[in-house]
Amino acid sequence: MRIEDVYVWDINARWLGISPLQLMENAGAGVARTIEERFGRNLRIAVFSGTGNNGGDGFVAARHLSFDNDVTVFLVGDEAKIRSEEARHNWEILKGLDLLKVKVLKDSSYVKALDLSNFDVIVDALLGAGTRGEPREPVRSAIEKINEYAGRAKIVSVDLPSGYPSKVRVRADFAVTFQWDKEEYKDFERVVVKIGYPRELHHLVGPGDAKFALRKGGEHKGQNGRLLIIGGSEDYFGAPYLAGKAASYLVDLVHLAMPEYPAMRISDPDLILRPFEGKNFRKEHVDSLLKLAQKVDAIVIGPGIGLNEETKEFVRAFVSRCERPLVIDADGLKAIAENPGVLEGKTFVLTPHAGEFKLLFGFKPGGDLEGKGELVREKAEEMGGVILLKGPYDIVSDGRTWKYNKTGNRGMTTGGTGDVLAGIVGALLALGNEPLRAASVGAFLNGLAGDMAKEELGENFTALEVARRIPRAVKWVEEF
Ligand SMILES: NC(=O)C1=CN([C@@H]2O[C@H](COP(=O)(O)OP(=O)(O)OC[C@H]3O[C@@H](n4cnc5c(N)ncnc54)[C@H](O)[C@@H]3O)[C@@H](O)[C@H]2O)[C@H](O)CC1
Ligand SMILES: [K+]
Repeated sequence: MRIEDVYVWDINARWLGISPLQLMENAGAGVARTIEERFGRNLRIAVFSGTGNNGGDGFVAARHLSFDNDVTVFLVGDEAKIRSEEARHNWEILKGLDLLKVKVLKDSSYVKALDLSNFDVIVDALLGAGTRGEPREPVRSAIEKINEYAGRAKIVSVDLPSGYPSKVRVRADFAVTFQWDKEEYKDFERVVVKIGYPRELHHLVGPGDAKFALRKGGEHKGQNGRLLIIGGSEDYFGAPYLAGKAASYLVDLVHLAMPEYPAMRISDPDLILRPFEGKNFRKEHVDSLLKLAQKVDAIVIGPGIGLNEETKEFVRAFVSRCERPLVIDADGLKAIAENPGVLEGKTFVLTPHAGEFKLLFGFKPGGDLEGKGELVREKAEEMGGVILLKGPYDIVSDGRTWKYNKTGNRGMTTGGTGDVLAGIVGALLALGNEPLRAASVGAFLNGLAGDMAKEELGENFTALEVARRIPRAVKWVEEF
């Protein structure tokens, strides 16, 4: 578990209705419980809190501990700087209690004057996961003050020793950290307490994942993505168009490569049309498409591409030589099912519905949610890529873990929503997301846009109306 994942989980928990106040209560209660389990009761306890949520956990722990112990809380810093609603709420509770002592240490001179020799236990809730850089005053002096008593009093840190990873840090006997043992936290003893996340959070895709996937810059490539969509045939032009339209809301450039016969039917200034001679894709087109592929960050292949023998050969030849991350959808999947070996060593997302899954693997996926999740995981591991199984709950796996998405509604059984999904997943890949995140967040956004369509229009909407609501779905995620 990484700190980044904690951020995602907290947002997804909030989406499930688990408030930050509940998490803080459980965190603080867990600290208090651990202390009493180790050291007993009737203790003299000093709690040092900072102005962030780590300090808020300290306020809660102080209240729980006060029932059977003599507790003094030292707020280190300016009361007005207690930032979050939850920390402030718990601070106000403490201020209203008469049998618990509260002292505000506004600057380092107050801290330096402290005598802590009467305390059996010191709780360090100065700085937690929100620490930026070396500890600054007055927190720094408080860390040094606490360390003067190392060996004399028991020192228990909330989440991590304040100051960590800097050298100026609390010399704690141990830290009580929350829900998971974080990989980043090294060289101090940790006791993990659970704070109330349900099992779902291991697997559920939510706005936390989506916020990460839509972040501009940072870990991403910097540019806002270029995508190539390869699809269309004498029979279909709408499918690749829908994929392209959907993607055009998310990335800077969408190249739409189609045989010229269906391409004639499309005019849309949001897309760069790349017509190829004839009615269907054939092997002769592979070289020029591979050249085009070099100009983009990701590729979607398959929507409306048809099932001509020569087209299926084209799909396999292109995929086997393509070096960009790929989304393979619809008829593209059928071509691949005949020779999955072409995926060897590729980075890809397959987006089958139950029927296409059967074509690929010989059986229809069944069982309960966990059973299906495990099944998709096994198949993804065998294939060496990501599988997104579409259904009332979409299931996504990269062969290691599996995720599920529950946005979306019955109205989305209308033709073309799968093409919209393929376009969104391709766009998220082009933005630099790893395939598991691109696929799972793609399913989430597609379903969310569909839910927005349903809210406005009822259940009789079309795929284009889902695509048109992608900007609103993105805005909702950003504002959540
Ligand atoms: N899901 C969870 O794991 C939960 C964790 N909780 C606790 O929340 C903290 C993280 O809280 P946050 O408010 O983000 O940050 P901090 O309290 O660590 O610090 C922010 C605070 O400190 C100031 N600050 C930052 N760096 C420095 C510095 N170098 N020197 C001095 N001051 C600094 C900053 O200005 C802020 O005011 C996590 O550790 C858990 O303890 C939740 O309670 C439950 C959910
Ligand atoms: K701490």
